[in-house]
Amino acid sequence: MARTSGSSHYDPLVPHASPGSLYCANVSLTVDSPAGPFTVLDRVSCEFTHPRTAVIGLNGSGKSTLLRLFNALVVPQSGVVRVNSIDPVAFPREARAAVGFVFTDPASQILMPTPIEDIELSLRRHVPDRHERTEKARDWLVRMGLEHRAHHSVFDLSGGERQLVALAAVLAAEPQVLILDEPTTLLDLRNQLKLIDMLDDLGQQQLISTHDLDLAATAQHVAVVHESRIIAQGPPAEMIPRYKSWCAHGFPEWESP
Ligand SMILES: Nc1ncnc2c1ncn2[C@@H]1O[C@H](COP(=O)(O)OP(=O)(O)OP(=O)(O)O)[C@@H](O)[C@H]1O
Repeated sequence: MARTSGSSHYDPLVPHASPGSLYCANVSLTVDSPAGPFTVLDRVSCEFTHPRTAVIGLNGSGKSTLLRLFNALVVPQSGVVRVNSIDPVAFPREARAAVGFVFTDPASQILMPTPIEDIELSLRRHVPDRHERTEKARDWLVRMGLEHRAHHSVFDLSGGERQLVALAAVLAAEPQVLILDEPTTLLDLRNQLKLIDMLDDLGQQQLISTHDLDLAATAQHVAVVHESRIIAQGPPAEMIPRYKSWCAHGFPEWESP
């Protein structure tokens, strides 16, 4: 597993934020809502170091918000966050360069009119030569099985095709860490299996929020989020049956420390 640890933002005051991990300590976030203040993250601590970690939990439990901490899309009111030793609050640009973030809704991240142009845009930082960029973008579309869509309007693509284009554009930028928010939502079974094969071939550490327990089972580590907290984490063989049982029979009561 290739992980970059050469960040200049290593913080000796956070001794547990080991290089090459997604770390947070005592992170809380409360937002205003029409019903009054709502706590989205409540004293969350984690250190994800496995090649692939899956985050599972009910709708609205706080999974996406947890993922968004790591590329500075969400700034907590308290606590410490580190991604490969980078502090995303102090260094959001560096964090975003290190983290490839794939959103649930591909429309949020496809910026160009056609798939090939969108992937070329992602390649700009690494591949200065224009022709080489086009060739590499085409290679990504071939990997995704979308070469026949290269020059179509992204608006003519299906939801699943757009999701694959968004994923290709993120991977083309060669991020150190890959974070995917419900990446299989729009995909048919064949593309779900292809996505897992593709993720298996990547060198980056991966953090994936999902309701797809088959995808979660492919992770080495699973964290269960419930009512704004991580309530359990461990190997999928333990966490997934426990989560299914909680869904069927009720979640444990939280005891406030
Ligand atoms: N900025 C915000 N303002 C108001 N409410 C918010 C904000 N951010 C998140 N929330 C609320 O916090 C809760 C957790 O949201 P989040 O998107 O993290 O959940 P999730 O576990 O990813 O849900 P799902 O599985 O449905 O995608 C939701 O009830 C959401 O409406």
